[in-house]
Amino acid sequence: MKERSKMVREMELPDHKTKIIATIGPASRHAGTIEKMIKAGMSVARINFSHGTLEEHTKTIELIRKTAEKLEKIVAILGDLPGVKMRVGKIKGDSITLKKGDKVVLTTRDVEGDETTIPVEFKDFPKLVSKGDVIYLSDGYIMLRVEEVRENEVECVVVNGGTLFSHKGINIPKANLPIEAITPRDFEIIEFAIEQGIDAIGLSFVGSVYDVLKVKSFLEKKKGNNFIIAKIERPDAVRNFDEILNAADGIMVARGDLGVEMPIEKLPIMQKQLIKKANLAAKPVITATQMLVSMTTERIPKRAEVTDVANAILDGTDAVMLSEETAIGKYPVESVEMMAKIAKTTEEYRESLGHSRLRAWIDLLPKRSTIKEAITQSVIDALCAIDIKYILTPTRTGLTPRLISRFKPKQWILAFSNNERVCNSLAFSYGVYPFCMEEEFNEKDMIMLVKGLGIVKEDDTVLLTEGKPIGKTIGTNTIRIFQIP
Ligand SMILES: Nc1ncnc2c1ncn2[C@@H]1O[C@H](COP(=O)(O)OP(=O)(O)O)[C@@H](O)[C@H]1O
Ligand SMILES: C=C(OP(=O)(O)O)C(=O)O
Ligand SMILES: [K+]
Ligand SMILES: [Mg+2]
Repeated sequence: MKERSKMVREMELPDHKTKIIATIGPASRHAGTIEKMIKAGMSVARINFSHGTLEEHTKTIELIRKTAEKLEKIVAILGDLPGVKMRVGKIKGDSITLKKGDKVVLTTRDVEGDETTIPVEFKDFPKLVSKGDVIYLSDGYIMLRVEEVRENEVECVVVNGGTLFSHKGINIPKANLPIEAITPRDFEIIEFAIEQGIDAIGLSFVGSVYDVLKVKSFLEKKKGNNFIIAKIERPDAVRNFDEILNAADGIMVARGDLGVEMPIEKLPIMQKQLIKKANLAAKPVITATQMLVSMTTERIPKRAEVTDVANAILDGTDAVMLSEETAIGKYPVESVEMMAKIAKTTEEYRESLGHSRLRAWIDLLPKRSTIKEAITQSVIDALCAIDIKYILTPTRTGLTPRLISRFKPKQWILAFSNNERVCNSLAFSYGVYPFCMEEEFNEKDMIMLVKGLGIVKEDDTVLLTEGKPIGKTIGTNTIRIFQIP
């Protein structure tokens, strides 16, 4: 990835600025498929550590890295931790059908599940429920009511039936889980993630800022500098959102679990509120789960799904995410292509639909409270005043391009960093195209690189914003507009 500046081949920027995250699983962990997904616009590959083995994941990571290198593309890897999510165990034949009125026993014994007995992968499970409680299986699609709690099993009656697959999630919305959000197994996986050079870690079921801080201090101890994405998927996290946002590097609106843990009708509003706050804080936000879920089995998505992707983009999401669509679905490549098409088309209309942020959001910024906010305002003023082709942002931490990205300008933000982890973390930010540079680079090197790649042309008007002098922790403090020589 380094030494890009030596390349002479021309390249084109993607035709969509919303970042696409796709989960890699059995349906997609093949070199050919990953290559097609990257070409179709995937900029982050997600590995869900709730499924599969570390051995499988090691191979997948190697495959992603090799393919990205071959295509000379920056593709970040997001490792999503299992967290405290309780799951059912293995089911005989991998699926059973539960019918309304059936009695089922959830057991902590290690058995193969069938229509009468379902194993639960959590020893203390019976302690978390009592008679009359509601238990949801499989993202809320199946509903059970507790009839009797015994020492290592819970007898239930099926209220809403459905098909249950092996290892699906269990939610007990009322349970204030007396267990740590980040489990010992999570910490083992974080160590694995550091060893494997995974760029970002998704923290599942964080409840408070302390969960994020615990991981941060663990990373510090283990000399890991991974980007931390806090997944908002339980009511506590919504309540403590401001603090969590402040401590994390990015946020995921994890609608799968959030839609079971909270009244589902609140999801759309919650999504808008969380996205707006993350945008204002200049931290990338991901909208996740069921975006094109019908594409798991069908080539054409539902109209409502296409509209959901478009609306998340208009809400200001930085990234949209695919889960089973690409992990176990029949059309992993087509799902990415579909998202890219929706993104391209929707982004073109942002301004005419009145969703442009340029003027509207200036008033939301803290009033010239810091140099970086004042510079951001000047950048926006310039973008409104004259025809600027590209925004150039040399960056050490990734903050400068993220400050501009939150306004979702129509120009690409070309970011240059000599830190590979910073480059990869920018794969999460809307409209930012990162370039990994050699150790030392100056303005001439950046311009030569993007000119050589055929991106900028002589006489193009560009805006450059950065923190100067380079190498000092000074923050974004300069803006310059000039024509490419
Ligand atoms: N690495 C994998 N191996 C097997 N199945 C996977 C893998 N990743 C995802 N899946 C499947 O895709 C489904 C949806 O993905 P995701 O939303 O990431 O998982 P979940 O909701 O179970 O945490 C999962 O329930 C699982 O059946
Ligand atoms: C993304 C989510 O988490 P996971 O798929 O790991 O359950 C979610 O709940 O929406
Ligand atoms: K997970
Ligand atoms: Mg979840």
